[in-house]
Amino acid sequence: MNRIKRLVNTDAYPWLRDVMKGKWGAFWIIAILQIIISSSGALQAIFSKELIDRSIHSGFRQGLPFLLAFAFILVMQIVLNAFLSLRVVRLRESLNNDLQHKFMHRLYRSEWGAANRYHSGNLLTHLTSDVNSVSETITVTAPGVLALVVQFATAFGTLLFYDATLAVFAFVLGPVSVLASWFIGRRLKALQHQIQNAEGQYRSLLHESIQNLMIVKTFENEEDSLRQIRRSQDNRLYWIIRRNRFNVAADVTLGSGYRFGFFLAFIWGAYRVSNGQASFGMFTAFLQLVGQIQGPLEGLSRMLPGVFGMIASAERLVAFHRIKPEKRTAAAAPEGEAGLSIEGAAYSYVTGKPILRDVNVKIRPGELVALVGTSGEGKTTLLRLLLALMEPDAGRILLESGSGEQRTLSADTRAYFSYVPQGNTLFSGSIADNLRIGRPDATPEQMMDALEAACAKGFVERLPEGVDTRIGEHGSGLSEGQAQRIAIARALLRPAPILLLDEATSALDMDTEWKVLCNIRSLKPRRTCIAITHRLSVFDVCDEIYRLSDGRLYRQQREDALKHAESQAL
Ligand SMILES: Nc1ncnc2c1ncn2[C@@H]1O[C@H](COP(=O)(O)OP(=O)(O)OP(=O)(O)O)[C@@H](O)[C@H]1O
Repeated sequence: MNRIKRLVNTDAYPWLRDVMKGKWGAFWIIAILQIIISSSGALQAIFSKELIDRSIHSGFRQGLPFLLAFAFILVMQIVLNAFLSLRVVRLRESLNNDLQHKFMHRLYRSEWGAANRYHSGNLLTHLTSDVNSVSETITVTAPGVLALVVQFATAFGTLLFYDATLAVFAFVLGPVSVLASWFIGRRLKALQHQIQNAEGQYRSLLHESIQNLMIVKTFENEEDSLRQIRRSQDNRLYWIIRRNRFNVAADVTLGSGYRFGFFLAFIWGAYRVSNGQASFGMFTAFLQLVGQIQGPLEGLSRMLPGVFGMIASAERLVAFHRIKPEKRTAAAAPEGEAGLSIEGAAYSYVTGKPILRDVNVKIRPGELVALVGTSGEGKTTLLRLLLALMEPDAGRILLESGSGEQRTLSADTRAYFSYVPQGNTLFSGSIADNLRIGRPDATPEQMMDALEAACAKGFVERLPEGVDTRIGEHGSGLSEGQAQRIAIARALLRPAPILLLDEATSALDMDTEWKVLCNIRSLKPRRTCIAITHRLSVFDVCDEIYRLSDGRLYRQQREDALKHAESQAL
């Protein structure tokens, strides 16, 4: 009983109702078309009976109207089926788009830390397999179930009218099989969860292997990687085969029941014809009607497992949609310069293992600050707090406008920041497309100014199509240093008063790095800039140097910072 309750009380239903908002009209058109098509079978049986019986007893002419009616139904079925498939594809694809859009919207609006825990392969499985399973079931299976119920009722009613014993014969196996398939479906739902998990792991592995193709090749890791892929495939195959075996066993059991029922009905009908209790027309109508009673029952018991598979997929999507959303209010467009005040900020990714313990600092508007520290001390973590990708566990971080007004950091204050992360973060597309991520309405002049400030104008102009030159995934087609300068130009284009650079000049030669930093210093209006760096050359340009050590920030004199950096280098 509890198990059935668990099946019925799933969170998937309210979520599905929400998904279907505004789509019920399209759903009911499909359901009504399906219902008309499938219940027209009972009329076909009646017309064929009349056609045969009247032709035998009174000549073919007498049966002609029924022949025409029979033909009309056939034509109607063809036309409605064509219309149905147009409607089904339209609703299914629009549901797919909506679900995927909703998913991406949630991904973008969720707390970064929580969403980041999902592997990209798993997210892709949610976006493809799970979404497809839900939209396919809603557009094909659910109206199909309704149509089968109506088909069953009309066929059963008609058969009851003609021959009550036969109707009971045809019906008797039905409820047993539907009940059996309910339990089969429950088991299938568990298997479906396993398959989707295995699918997620497999996609993650493929995704990562393709992303790191160069590493696999240069470390001659191909054989190992292929073995890993094979293991993951085997795991997926194992669950698919288990589900399939279960499906086949269920099909055989249920199918034999139906065929046996049909066989009994056939014998009964033949017996009635032989002793004159039924006409030939009646016999053909019997066989059609029995098929139309058992067909829906068989169809229902085959469809129910699919419905349970869909519920498993919907539950996975619901779980994703439960990720905590970011708090947002109306974002205010940044005006003028801005500084920062960090007061006792602490953060740990894992409880009890603090990365930042007690960070205190005041950064004045327009200051250029170097942030140094041993690798893994938490410098990037501090930038993530500034970008409100994560909230501090303790303390507070305030944004201070030039006029002294303070705002606590949140997703809304992200508008005040521009960021150049570590690594190559360019998108495939043209250089201009990448620059416009910083400012969608950027004019060609603004783009050129930003490229110039990032010391990228020269090489971009030498490219065959200038800013319209297309680059591949992760900036392929550009050198690391060139990609870094495009990423800096993208950040400079963004009209934000605070610039965060996370080792953004690490691939540049000293001269170019120096020029880029001087250009940033002389920007009008002034930008506040925090530059994480391991490079000594940055120290000469910046106003302050802070060292992050043991979860705390310490102000350093340039000489001490240089001495420290040199001793580390030795
Ligand atoms: N998403 C995460 N989940 C759990 N731990 C993390 C996560 N990101 C970083 N860490 C841990 O937090 C610590 C600080 O990482 P962070 O990237 O902030 O260091 P960093 O000072 O910027 O290092 P580097 O100079 O090497 O870039 C590291 O020990 C790292 O293992």
